[in-house]
Formats: sequence, structure tokens, C-alpha cells
Amino acid sequence: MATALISDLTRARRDFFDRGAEPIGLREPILRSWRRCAERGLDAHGEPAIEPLGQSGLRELKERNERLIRLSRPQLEMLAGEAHDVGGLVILSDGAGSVLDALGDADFGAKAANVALKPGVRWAEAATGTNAIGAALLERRGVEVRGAEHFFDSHRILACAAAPIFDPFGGMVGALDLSSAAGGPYPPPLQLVRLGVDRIEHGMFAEGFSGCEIVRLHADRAMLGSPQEGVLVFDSARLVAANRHGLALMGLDWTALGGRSFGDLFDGVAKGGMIRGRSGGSLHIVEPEAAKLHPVRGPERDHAGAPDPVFEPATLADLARAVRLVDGDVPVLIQGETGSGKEMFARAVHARSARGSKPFIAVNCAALPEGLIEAELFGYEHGAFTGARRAGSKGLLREADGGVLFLDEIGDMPVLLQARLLRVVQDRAVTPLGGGRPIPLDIRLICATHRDLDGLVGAEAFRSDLYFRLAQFTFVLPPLRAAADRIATIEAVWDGMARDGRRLGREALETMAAHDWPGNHRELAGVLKAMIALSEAGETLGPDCLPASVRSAAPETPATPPSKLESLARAAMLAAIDDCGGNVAAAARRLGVSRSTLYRRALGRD
Ligand SMILES: Nc1ncnc2c1ncn2[C@@H]1O[C@H](COP(=O)(O)OP(=O)(O)OP(=O)(O)O)[C@@H](O)[C@H]1O
Repeated sequence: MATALISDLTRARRDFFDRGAEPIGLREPILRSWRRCAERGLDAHGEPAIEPLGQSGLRELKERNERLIRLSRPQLEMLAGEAHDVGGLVILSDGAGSVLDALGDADFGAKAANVALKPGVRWAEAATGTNAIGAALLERRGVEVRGAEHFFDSHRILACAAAPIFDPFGGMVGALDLSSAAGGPYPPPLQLVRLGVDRIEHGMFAEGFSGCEIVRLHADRAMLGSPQEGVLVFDSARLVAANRHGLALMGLDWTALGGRSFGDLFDGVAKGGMIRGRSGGSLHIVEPEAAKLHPVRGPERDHAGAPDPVFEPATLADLARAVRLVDGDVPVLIQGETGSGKEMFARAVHARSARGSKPFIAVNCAALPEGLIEAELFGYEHGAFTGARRAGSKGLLREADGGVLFLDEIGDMPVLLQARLLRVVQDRAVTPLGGGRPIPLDIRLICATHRDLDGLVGAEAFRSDLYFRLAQFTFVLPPLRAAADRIATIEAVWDGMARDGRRLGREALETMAAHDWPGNHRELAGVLKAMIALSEAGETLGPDCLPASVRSAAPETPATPPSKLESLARAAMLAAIDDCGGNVAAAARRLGVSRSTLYRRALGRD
């Protein structure tokens, strides 16, 4: 059987690589991959062009993927034992195919390292040709690649099975791989890799879903609680995260995140009961459990000493989608009030994207001096205008080459420049001021604005053709006052900033939660920073440490949706009205507020 496979493959290689003919009998994912590699101009008989990272590059790569490595470690250790027994390796890569860790048999490890299958090398198909890690990431499913199925001759010594790892928001954050010597008695079983991935993905639900409800389901009651159970996470009854099993059992895919509600999916289901699965069979469902942890901290540190980003679960779901769009070369537009964290969101998208290690260039279109904006963006040739630097300038667009360009306040870009930007976006090339040939540009684009771009298009202040190019997908960041649990959000931001045992007292927290935060996250970060600067190590901060604007500005009209504090206040007001036999004036007197306030806050009327 093995001999037949080898000879069939040898013939297929000869047909495809040497005679340019269609190979016969090659498995479909392998054939697709060979074709892609050939179209890219890779030479099967040559050597793959690899660029291994140096020590510091590898350290950075590992730091960026710290969470994935930490969550995967127990599975790697377990599979390393198996791999060792069959003379192979278990390998973890990030979502771009860069190898993060490899454990197992040392002899095979040395052979694998000879063909650069080792940490710090990227096994994306574009560089290393057909291979299990690269194919699994491209195909978004488990793939086996054995011996001569690899594109490059030199990789024929490998037999590999890999499957992608998805985070709870549908982001493809890595791949798990088992590799051993080709032609050996124990080809790496894809099933084992899949089990490892199930466990890693399941572990990702153990932290970070503050105030959410988690539903667990499976067709077999005995499987509830296992890594193969379906998991669905709801925030304010909206589906915000899931694992693949949960989606498959419900007949959904990742696009359901953010869009489907609990009522939609489980209409009339008794908690702890059974529902009808996609294929008609019954599913056991475990009562939704409230998750206990706080809003999730973003994956990377922010720019210029800013705190770690803290995202609401719903925003995290948007983040995962934005990463997939940017990776798929679809421009995204972020809208949101000033200070709501548009740039932080964009940086988080970049950090999680396949271009996380490439440049992130942020350009504030409103802050560039009018006369210089064109030169700053597009660059200029030597002597293009008076005052131009002798050597010319590359321009910000070209500095973002290979990475992500973030155009902030895009709504403030002068109309004339919009035409030039449109050309760049369409042609994927930039022509510097002062002439010269267009220079190809490889950028992913994220734009942001606090203005109503749609309205600007209507008023002809923004070109509609550019608008439709840039705003193919729009994400709206909620203002801070709309946080589902303001207290938890403020605490999470504080935790990321506080030093030397300083603590936020309950009363300070509640006063802050009652504030409207018109400046959103920026205002909050400023207030917290000032509180830290003005307090001592170990101190518990009370409301007197807050600036007067926060202390005195408890809102009269709650923003939507109300915070827990506002809900409590409303409940107390309704109870007072009830106690007074429905007499609003009497209840207002008892509470010491005006009648109109009571009408507005308790009954939602003007
Ligand atoms: N998700 C977040 N978690 C914690 N802090 C945040 C978050 N988003 C923003 N901040 C804080 O607010 C500051 C401003 O954020 P950012 O520049 O991303 O806002 P923006 O929406 O782009 O603002 P503008 O509309 O003015 O450009 C950051 O420097 C940081 O201190």
C-alpha cells in the first residue's frame, strides 16, 4: 500500500513538475496547493526562501503569542509524549504559520531543523510550499501532507498532520501539527491533532467572559463538560463567542457572532432541557451559567504608555471579524465618538492580523498641516517643492508597505486628496510628488472617523466612490457610557494601570460608574492617571480623589443600555412609587428628587 502510494506520487510529481501535465490520483487539497505554489512561481526542485527569525525576533513572536502558548502548553506536553514514542514532533504555530514551539523526539527534531521546521520559521504555503501547517491555515481545516505530497523535494522526508486553532471569536490564531519521518510505521494521525485542538480551544473559554452567559450543549449528555461539547457565549442575550462544535451543532458559522440572539436560537427551551439539533436529533443543553470574570484584556500593549486595551465581549467579537477582513484584504472603517478607542481597536486588529509583526503606520488626516499632507502621505522626489529635503521622502503610505495603514479622521481629508487616495487604493501603487513611476504598494487599510461619513457623502464633502471603497465593513465602537457593566469595565482599565497596591474604593467606583464619560476611554484613562499621580502607594482611593467634573456630573438621563447602578436606582425608584400607592409626587418627596426626574429616570417619560 505504502509502495503504491509512493510510486503514484512519484508519477504525479513527474507529470506536474517536469511535464506540466495534470497529475492523476492526487488528493484534492494537495493538488490545489501545488497549483497555488506553481502560480506563485515556486520551484519544487529548488530551495524554499525562508527567513528564520533571530533570537530577539523569536522572543517578540513568543511574547505576542503568549496567551496561545500558555493555553496550548498542556496539550503540547501531552502530545510530546506521543510524538516522542513514535519518533516525531508536536509543533505549535501562530495564525500566520510561524513556528512557536516544537517538542518531541530529539533525533527527528534535528532532521526537521535541517529543513527549517523549527521555531522562528514561517511555514506559510507562500514561502515553504505545500505543507500541513500552511495548508491547514489556508483551508481552515485539518490537513495531512505526507512525504512527496510536499511541494519542495527537500521536504519529502516529512509526514505531517495539522489543524487550525480558532479563538472564541472565530479568529484563526494558530495551528497544531504532528510531524514524523515519511514512510515510517506511524504516520501522524490527524484525529489526535484534532483532539489537541479541541482541548486548546475549549480552554480559551475559561477566562474573560465577564457578565456573559455560557450555554453548553451536546447530543450525548455524557459528553457535556468535555472538550468536544458545544459552547455558546451570550452577552445581554446576544451571541458573542462560540467554539466550532457549538456552531456546528446549531447549524451556524462564525458570521452568527454578534448577529444572533439567545431567543432566536433557543426559543422556548426549558433551561437544562433538550432542543432539536440541526440534523433533527436532540441536543442536551446545560443551563446558562454566569461567567465570573472581567472584560477581556486585549492582546497587546498600547502605544505611548497607554493602558492595556479593555474590550467588551461584543467589541471583541467585532475585533475578531475585523482581523479576518483585514487579513482578507477588505478595508474596514471604524466609527465611534471621540476617545472611544478607535486607534486602540485598529492597533489590536493589526497585532492579531497576519501582519502583526509588520509596520502599523497611523496617520491623523485632521492633524497634518494642509499644505504638507500630500507630501507626507505620498512622498516626494528630490527637489519636488521648495523646502523639500534633498534626498526626497518615502511618504507614510510607503512606510506602511507590507503592513497596515491606519488613516484616522478620514472624514477630514481634503476632497482633492481623496481623489489621489482613491487612485492608490484602486491601483495599489503610489506616485511620489514630483513625478517618477508609480511604486507598487502592499498595504492593508483601516480607516476611522468620529464624523458621519455617510452624511458627508450626502453633502458632497466626501467622495462617494472612495466611501464605498473604504467602508465595505463598518464597525461602530460603543461609547463608554454604553458598557454593559460600567463598574467592571472601569475596574478592568484600572487593573491595567494601577501600581504599588493602590486600590479603587467601592464608592469611588460607583461615582465613576454614574458619570457619563463624554470623553469616553480617553477621559477615563486621564482621570485614572491623575488619581494615581495624586495618591500614595497602598492607598485606597475614595470619591474625594475624583475630579469635580466626575463627582458632580452623575447623569440624570441614563444612556442606553443602563449600567447596573442605574438599573438598581431605577428599581429603588419604582419601589418607592409602589410604596406610595402609585403617587409619583409623594415618592419624589420621599426620595428627595424632583417629580420630573422621577418620571424620566424611573418611568422613562419626559
Ligand atoms: N479599549 C480601551 N481600553 C482601555 N483604554 C482605552 C481603550 N480605548 C482607548 N483607551 C484610552 O483612550 C485613549 C484614546 O484612545 P484612542 O486614541 O484609541 O481613541 P480614538 O477613538 O481613536 O480617539 P479620537 O476620536 O480622538 O481619534 C487611549 O490612549 C487609551 O488611554
